[in-house]
Amino acid sequence: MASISGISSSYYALKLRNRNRNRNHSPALTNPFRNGPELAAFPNRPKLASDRALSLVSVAREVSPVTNDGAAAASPAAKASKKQALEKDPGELWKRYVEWLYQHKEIGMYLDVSRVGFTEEFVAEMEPRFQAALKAMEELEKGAIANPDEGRMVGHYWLRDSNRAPTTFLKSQIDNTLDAICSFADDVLTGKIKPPSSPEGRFTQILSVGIGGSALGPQFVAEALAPDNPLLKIRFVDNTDPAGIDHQIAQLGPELASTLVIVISKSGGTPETRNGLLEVQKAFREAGLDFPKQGVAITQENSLLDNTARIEGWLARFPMFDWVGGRTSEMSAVGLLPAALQGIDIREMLAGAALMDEANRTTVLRNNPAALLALCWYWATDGVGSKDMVILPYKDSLLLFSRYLQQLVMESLGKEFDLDGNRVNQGISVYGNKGSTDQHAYIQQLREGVHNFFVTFIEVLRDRPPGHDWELEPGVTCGDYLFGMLQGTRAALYANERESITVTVQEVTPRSVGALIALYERAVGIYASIVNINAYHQPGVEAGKKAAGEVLALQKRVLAVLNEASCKQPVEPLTLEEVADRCHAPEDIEMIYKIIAHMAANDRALIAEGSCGSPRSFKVFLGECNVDELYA
Ligand SMILES: O=P(O)(O)OC[C@H]1O[C@H](O)[C@H](O)[C@@H](O)[C@@H]1O
Repeated sequence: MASISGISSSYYALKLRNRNRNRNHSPALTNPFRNGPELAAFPNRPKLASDRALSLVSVAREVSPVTNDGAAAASPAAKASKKQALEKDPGELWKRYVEWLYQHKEIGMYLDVSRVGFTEEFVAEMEPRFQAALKAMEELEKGAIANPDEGRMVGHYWLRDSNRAPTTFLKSQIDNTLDAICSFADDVLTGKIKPPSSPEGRFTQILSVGIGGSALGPQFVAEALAPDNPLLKIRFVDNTDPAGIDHQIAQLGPELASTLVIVISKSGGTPETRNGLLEVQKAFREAGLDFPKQGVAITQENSLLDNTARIEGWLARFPMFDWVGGRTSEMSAVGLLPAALQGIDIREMLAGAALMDEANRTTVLRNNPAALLALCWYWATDGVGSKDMVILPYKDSLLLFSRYLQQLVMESLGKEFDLDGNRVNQGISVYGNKGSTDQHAYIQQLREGVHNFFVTFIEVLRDRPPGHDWELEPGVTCGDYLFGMLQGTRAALYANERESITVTVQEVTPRSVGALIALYERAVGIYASIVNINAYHQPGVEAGKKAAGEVLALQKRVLAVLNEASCKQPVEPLTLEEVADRCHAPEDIEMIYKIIAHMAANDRALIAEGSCGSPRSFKVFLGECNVDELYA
């Protein structure tokens, strides 16, 4: 049973005080910003929710019949079910808060689901499905083929507790990789491994090349946990945008000579990552640097990237395992190596994740934080993604959490078919940046506009390291404002029947960040099980990749046609229709137009007549005739 024992008494004392003040409508609390400049500037601003504390409303829904078909349980019949408004007085709300509050003492984390309006009846009806999902999770952890389409095990939970790996071979792979990461990072940090031609005599920068799951975790963790002035500062190339890559390389400047380049790709064949690597290698060549002496690969054994790194003799290679998905790879070499190189305590990250995993193994729903999250998601979105998940960490260092969760949640849950082949078009959209910044951007719509979301506040109790705090006005610190903004927004949203979850951590530490990641990984797995979908594949991603390949193939044909016409004497500029006909692709004329417009914008095609703005009239040719290509 969730309890509040052990929670800092001052934290609760403060909350109680606030509640009582709200009850009395004390001006001191009906607007905590009364001394701030903003109130003076905007005397007519809407009152905070605390003004309405006596009439907080929660909407209770009738639960739809439980079926074996996950998505069917949230069918239109369920959505159309009668909604009943329950008046709640602050006392009742407090009771609900205390009754449902989850606490993990060792991690220093609390989960408050009291502002999500699920009823006891709903919980009781969902119970069998949760039990089935938790059982499925148990099987998954034992090594079941939990990703049936790809015939794969799903083993990211073993990464933080290798004793749970289903074979001793897998256990030793995990342990050996972790040891190798720690010792490599130590050697780099102590200068034992150094770049061949840097004046500093040690690595000073990391350039991480990777995309999707091979970038988002490392980016989130770097932003959350890297020290202010790490020995090695990390940058990312996470796209095939040439200007973006140039920008990173330009910022490195002469420090390219002391840059450790980590190329991360599970498959080892992702085009954007390959392009990033080729661009970085070109920069190394131009600077007269020996890339392999500064290159590290993290990829599956025998992938294209692995073979390239092996043949070229790169500085190091670390394995990615078949049974770890990209979006759940933060605790593999993908996340751990960059983190360790920045001086982040990766064993603490793993410990936090392991503690959270352990907590999530209980079959008592209200004591299982991941199940509680999944329950709230199901309630808030009717089990069909009818509402978006807005993630609002009130802490700058957690800015990238929503971006990280966007992939974890949307790539896992956004599926066309369920496990029985029914078309379900599942998913939950995720967005958010940070509070209170977002309060000055889109919270207006959340409070008053279209009601298509639920919020998750991420609260961090420790404002800044001890010894640095000061009162910027009597009795009030900068962090008190951040706290007030969070609490005010939570209350204001609830007063307008907008549901919210609050995840509270004591501090942003490797342990709490590891636990946060583990919490959401498990919640996604449980939720997927409940709505009967495969969380561990991503068939939809292939369509876009295939279409991109077709565009590039068409571009090659366009180039060949233009080249042939440009090699004629005199040069024969072609209309769009002529190019399309000669490519034998008249149906692709729009795409051919776009290809030519893109080439023209990059000086790779010349417009002889007209302009790209009037596609029907322009004529195009290539600036140069490539005879070799013509006769190739
Ligand atoms: O790590 P990689 O194999 O390069 O894959 C990078 C990304 O590629 C695809 O877009 C997948 O949908 C992602 O899940 C993956 O994280």
